[in-house]
Amino acid sequence: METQTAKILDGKALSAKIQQSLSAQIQELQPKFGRPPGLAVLMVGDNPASAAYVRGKERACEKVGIASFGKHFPTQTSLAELEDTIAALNNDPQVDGILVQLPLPEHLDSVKLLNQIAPEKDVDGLHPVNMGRLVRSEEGLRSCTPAGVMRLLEEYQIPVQGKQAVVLGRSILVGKPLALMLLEANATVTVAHSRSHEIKSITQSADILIAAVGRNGLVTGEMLKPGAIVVDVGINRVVDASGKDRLIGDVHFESASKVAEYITPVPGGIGPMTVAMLLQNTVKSYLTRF
Ligand SMILES: Nc1nc(=O)c2c([nH]1)NC[C@@H]1CN(c3ccc(C(=O)N[C@@H](CCC(=O)O)C(=O)O)cc3)C=[N+]21
Repeated sequence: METQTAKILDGKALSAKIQQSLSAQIQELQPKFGRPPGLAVLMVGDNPASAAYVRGKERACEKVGIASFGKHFPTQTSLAELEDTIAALNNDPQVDGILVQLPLPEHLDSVKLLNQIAPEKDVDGLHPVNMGRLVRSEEGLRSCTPAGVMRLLEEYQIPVQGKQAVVLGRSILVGKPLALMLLEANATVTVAHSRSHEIKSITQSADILIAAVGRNGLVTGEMLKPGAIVVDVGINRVVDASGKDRLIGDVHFESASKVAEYITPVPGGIGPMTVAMLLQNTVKSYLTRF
């Protein structure tokens, strides 16, 4: 039997292209504005995965000419101290974006902390004001991972209007905002999750399937409609047979790529798009300040 292979939605390449264009824009604006865009990244504790993401974000900032103000706090830091830090950053004229790396240590209430960020500096788009703007289709800062998914679909001119889009997962960070963005783009949206019945019949109805549950290899080829567009948001760290750390998505790539028309790889898919959207949000916020 002939086996088809899906085309790749190359998030890494698109992220590089977006970063290049941001870099050019910053070079042009910085002399006029008298300072570069600034991003503050707050990290609490020493989760190695978080530390790696934060380093990635800081490297990307440096590459495009965004000043990054990394603040690293010990695990035991109090909510009050972090609130004071955020208040100072809210008032700091050098800072256009503030990001609190998640997850936080258990004793800290992430909702309370995220609510302290000034909505116009909330480059993660997680503040209730920005979430509310998304619900109302108003202009605002959009959360980075779902925005990255939409931008990648756009780049490859994947039609969304009128299509059946299925989002697996309902997190605040990805599933919920992504469902709203797809709705805004006129898709017919279904959100399925851990309590959903008949998941397979739901996924088989999807013209566009987005997996954002955090379970490696959950979505296999037999769960897909032939010719589907498959977007894998999962980032699951596993240790392979040789003891090496590896990233695996929520989609079983090998079987899925025999059925799908387009598929995102992990790594090299939505991860780099998330970083690109973070930088883009920071520049967007910078532009509104002058
Ligand atoms: N407030 C907050 N905002 C976030 O946006 C946020 C967060 N907290 N906590 C954790 C998750 C995870 N996340 C990723 C970003 C980039 C890659 C990325 O660039 N991944 C590369 C590979 C990187 C590697 O090899 O480790 C790729 O998929 O190709 C992955 C994951 C942002 N998150």
